Amino acid sequence: MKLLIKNARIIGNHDFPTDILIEDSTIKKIGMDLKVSAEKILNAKGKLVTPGLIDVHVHLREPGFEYKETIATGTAAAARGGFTTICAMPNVNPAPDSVKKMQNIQRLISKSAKVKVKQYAPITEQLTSDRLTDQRALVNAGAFAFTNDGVGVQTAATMYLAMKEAAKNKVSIIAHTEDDSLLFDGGVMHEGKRNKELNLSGMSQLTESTQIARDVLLAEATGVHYHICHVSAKESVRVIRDAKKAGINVTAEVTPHHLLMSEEDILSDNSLFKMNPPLRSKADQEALLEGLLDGTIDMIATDHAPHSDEEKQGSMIGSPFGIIGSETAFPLLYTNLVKTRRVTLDQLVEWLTSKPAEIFNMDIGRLEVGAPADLACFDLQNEKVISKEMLHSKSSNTPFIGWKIYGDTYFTIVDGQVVYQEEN
Ligand SMILES: NC(=O)N[C@@H](CC(=O)O)C(=O)O
Ligand SMILES: [Zn+2]
Repeated sequence: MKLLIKNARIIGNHDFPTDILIEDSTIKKIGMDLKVSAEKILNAKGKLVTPGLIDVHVHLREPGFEYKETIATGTAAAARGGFTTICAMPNVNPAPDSVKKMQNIQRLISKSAKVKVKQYAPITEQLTSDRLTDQRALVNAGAFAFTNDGVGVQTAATMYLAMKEAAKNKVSIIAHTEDDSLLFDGGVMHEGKRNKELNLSGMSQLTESTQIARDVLLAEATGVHYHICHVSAKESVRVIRDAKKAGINVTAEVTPHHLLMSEEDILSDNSLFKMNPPLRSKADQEALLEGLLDGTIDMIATDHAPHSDEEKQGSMIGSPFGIIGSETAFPLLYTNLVKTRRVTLDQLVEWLTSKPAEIFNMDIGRLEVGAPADLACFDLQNEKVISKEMLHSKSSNTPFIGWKIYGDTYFTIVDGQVVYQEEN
């Protein structure tokens, strides 16, 4: 099966329309005006074609919470957003903390995933205990890396022993950093200016930054690759910057919402603005972009966290943390960071493709002859407005509804197969 993409704009060659020939699941030729026949032709005139996007932080909710999202709907949302490889968090029910449970998830993925899915396993049994999972056995059963995302590892000794074991097994530890002992009164949003005005309980940045400080020292002592989820505070950025300077093997991600919003965007007590970590101050928001630009933060990940309408209506009090992000990440970032000239298009694409691929040793994320035919195509010219109706996720919990965007997805290809195409 041959598929030919005509007249695309590609990174590194913005000015000359480029053709891409895909044969079976591989990129076979890249060049101007390729004279080849193909069973299927996609016209990408005036549109940007990139390597398929990679998202190392997604919640698919299956098994256990299928009313929020399933592997089928979550991967359809990923495809809708131009993502061809996503890494699924283990905070499902049951969490894949044994070989049997991991094999079950792998079976569900191979049955219904529309894009490539890598599955994380928990660091500790049930995500909250201090009993380490059997890393070697879980890796053999398909675990991609280890994380308790959703909760922080509270005990230093537990994290230390998990890192030591991970270093031995040559796998990464991915951390949601949050020290619960510093959450004095629960907390539904950033402890700063806005939570006081809205009379809502705050979550101090210390919960995140102090645990990062602990963990980078543990990472140094064990030599593990330690990756930090959804960095949100300027103090965290500083600690990571210093750790990198000291030669520690630490990497970090930031979400689109932490890059594009701050507590000042929260005008009322609205659960669509409730996520963990919370939107912090304007100064934090600026520090995150600075961190990305100077290489302290390595990549962008969405933290796609679907919850039902019933759960996410009304007040932040009592509603779950999290917002969806797969389908809006690229256009929001393109519109608000690239079009405003704060970052270049090449940088944005790197943070969503080659950077995560390189850091997690995935042989994807490049548009080259011989590479897997995982591609995304974006329409940078036409404006749209984000609406509930355009989303393929089962949930629609996002505070970005109503935002104007450029750069919506035109098509997405995984292993040479079209998995999403905009309807005309
Ligand atoms: N980010 C969130 O606010 N929620 C995530 C958990 C997580 O990523 O920490 C979820 O699972 O809903
Ligand atoms: Zn998290």
